[in-house]
Amino acid sequence: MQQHPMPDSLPGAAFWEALGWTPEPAQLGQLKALQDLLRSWNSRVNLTRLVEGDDYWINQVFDSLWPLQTELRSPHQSRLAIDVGTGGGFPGLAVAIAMPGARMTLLDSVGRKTAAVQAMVNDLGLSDRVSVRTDRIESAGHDRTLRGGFDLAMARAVAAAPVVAEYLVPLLKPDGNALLYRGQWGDTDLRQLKRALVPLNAQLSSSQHCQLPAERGVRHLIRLQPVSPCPRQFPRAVGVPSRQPLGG
Ligand SMILES: C[S@@+](CC[C@H](N)C(=O)[O-])C[C@H]1O[C@@H](n2cnc3c(N)ncnc32)[C@H](O)[C@@H]1O
Repeated sequence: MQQHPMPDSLPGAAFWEALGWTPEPAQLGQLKALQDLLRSWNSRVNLTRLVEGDDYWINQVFDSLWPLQTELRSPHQSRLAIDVGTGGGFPGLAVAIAMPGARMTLLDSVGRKTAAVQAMVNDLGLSDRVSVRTDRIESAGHDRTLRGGFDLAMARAVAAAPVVAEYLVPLLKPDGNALLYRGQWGDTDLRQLKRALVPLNAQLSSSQHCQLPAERGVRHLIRLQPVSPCPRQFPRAVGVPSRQPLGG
C-alpha cells in the first residue's frame, strides 16, 4: 500500500466551525473521494502537489470555500458559476460539492488537466451539473453562452489581479460577483486593480482576509461587481491580455 507523508485523518469539528460550513455526510464522502481521485490522477498528470493531509483539507478545501460563506448559507439556491484556470479542479470542484444548487463550468487551457478533471467529475457523480471545458479564457470569453451568464466567476492563482478581472468581469450577469482568490495583497495591487476596473465598468465590492488554520498564512479575497450591464463587445484587453502591471 502507498505510504502518505502526512496523516490521513479527516478534519474535526473545529475545522468546519472555523470554515463556517459543515458538510453533510455525503458531501464529506465526495470531498474524501476527490482526494483519492487526485492521488490517482496525480500519478499520471501533474495536477497539484496539495493532496495529502493539511495540504488538501486546508490549502485546497478550506481555501476554496472560506470566501463563499454568504453563498453557503443558501447552498441549494440555483446559481451559475465558473472557475477559470481550474487546474486540478480548485476552487471549482470543492464549490460544486459544497453548493448542490450550483451549475458549474470548470475551464482550463490544458487538455490533459481538463481530461483528468472531467474523469473526476464523472466519478464524483457531478456530471449532470458540472461541465468541463478546454479553452483559453481569451477565446472562450467571446462565446455568447458564457458571456454575461454567470452569478459567480472565480479564479485562483491564474494571473495578476488586473488580468483576472479582465477575464472574469465580462462573464458576469449584471448582479454577478467575481471572486479573486489572492495570497499576498498590497496597496499597489489595489491601485492597479482599481485602474483596470474602469474600462470594465466594474467595481470592487469587498475585500476580505482569512487566517488559514494551522498557521498556514493569510489569504485574501477580492469581490468585483459590474456597475452597469456588460458591454456587448468583449474588451480588447481580454483578446490580447497583457501581463504587465497596468500603470503605477
Ligand atoms: C497555477 S494553476 C492554478 C490552478 C487552480 N486554480 C488552483 O488554484 O489550484 C493556473 C491554471 O490556470 C490555467 N490558465 C492560465 N491561463 C489561462 C487562460 N488564459 N485560460 C485558461 N486557463 C488558464 C493553467 O493552465 C493552470 O492550470
